[in-house]
Amino acid sequence: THVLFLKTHKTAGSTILNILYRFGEARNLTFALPTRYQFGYPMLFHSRRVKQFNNAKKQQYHIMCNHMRFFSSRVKKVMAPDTFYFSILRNPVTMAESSYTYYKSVVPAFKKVNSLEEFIADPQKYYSFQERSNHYAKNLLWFDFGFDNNANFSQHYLMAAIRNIEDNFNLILLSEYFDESMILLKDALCWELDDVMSFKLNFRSNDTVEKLSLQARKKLAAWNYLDWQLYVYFNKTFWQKVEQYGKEKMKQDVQLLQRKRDELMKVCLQGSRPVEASQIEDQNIRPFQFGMAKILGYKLNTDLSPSLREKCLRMILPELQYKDLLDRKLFLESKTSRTGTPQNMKNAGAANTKAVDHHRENLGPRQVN
Ligand SMILES: Nc1ncnc2c1ncn2[C@@H]1O[C@H](COP(=O)(O)OS(=O)(=O)O)[C@@H](OP(=O)(O)O)[C@H]1O
Repeated sequence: THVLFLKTHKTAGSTILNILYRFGEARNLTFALPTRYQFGYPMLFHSRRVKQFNNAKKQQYHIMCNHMRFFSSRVKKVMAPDTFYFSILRNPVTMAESSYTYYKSVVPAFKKVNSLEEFIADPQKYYSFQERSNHYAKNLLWFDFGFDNNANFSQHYLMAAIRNIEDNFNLILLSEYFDESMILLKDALCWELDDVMSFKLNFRSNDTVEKLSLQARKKLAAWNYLDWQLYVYFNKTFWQKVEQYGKEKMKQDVQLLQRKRDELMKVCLQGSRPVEASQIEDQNIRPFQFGMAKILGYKLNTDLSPSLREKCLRMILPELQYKDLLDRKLFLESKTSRTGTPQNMKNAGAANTKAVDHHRENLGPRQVN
């Protein structure tokens, strides 16, 4: 198993990350992890951002899956030639709304307005391509794949980018069809259904979702035109893959996945449903809160057997805390036993560190790759 997941932003990537973390951890696979929480994003990927990367370890990692701005030739230096590359796209309109809510306080273009409607009514008034972090406001998918998110559209340019993605990636999934995506992933990797089982992570309560007018939605699609074209293209290839898999088989597999998920939610979760972060006292499982988004989380049932508790805990462990756990397993095990630092003390720092990390990675001085 060699897997590279390009974790694009606001596309259900945290849920997929959790799947990959659990798969790798259960099998003692090796992860190429970032030194902090992202591979130097928004700068282009570089191997020096991989924690303790050295030539001896080169191309032996099983999984790389944290946020990065993709750079094919540099990623290939880290991952083996037989690596399976995949990523996920989302409708750029709903993605823009999610990005606005989440990144409003750190994106210059968003800071200048009171709502996404106001921004999209006259984006040129608020958007400058020269201001750092503005990529969250325009063609974010395009940016994450390593392309110029401010480029002018031409059919030739679009097709060149698509060809580049198809050359590098084995599979492109869609957030809107998450369960179908997981079946395609399982099939491509020859995994079991349980391997792609997940609970939805990093999602907002409805009251922080901005309802957009039809006109705003149309303008957002036009403003994010490069992303829109990408999404349209890979929507087609996605459904071709579903056809090849078999529509009826897909339907049955999705139903089975959903039934199994419902059952596991009943077993693992208090009330079998998500709760607001403020209700989660244990900061080891409280999701990181950022911007105006109210990110929901889960509380575990209290009467779980130790082994079931471990299993359920992994399913709901937010991105940052799980990264810290893997860090400890892969890098700090010997140090930890020497210093005897209590586990919860180290976990307690995770959310704060990410807040700083987020600001630093998004707002720090622009570096040249
Ligand atoms: N399983 C599943 N199916 C469909 N959609 C899902 C799923 N899991 C997460 N989500 C939605 O993905 C959004 C968060 O994406 P990310 O985790 O990639 O965000 S981040 O960039 O890592 O912050 C976030 O979107 P918004 O709620 O619109 O903000 C989640 O609701």
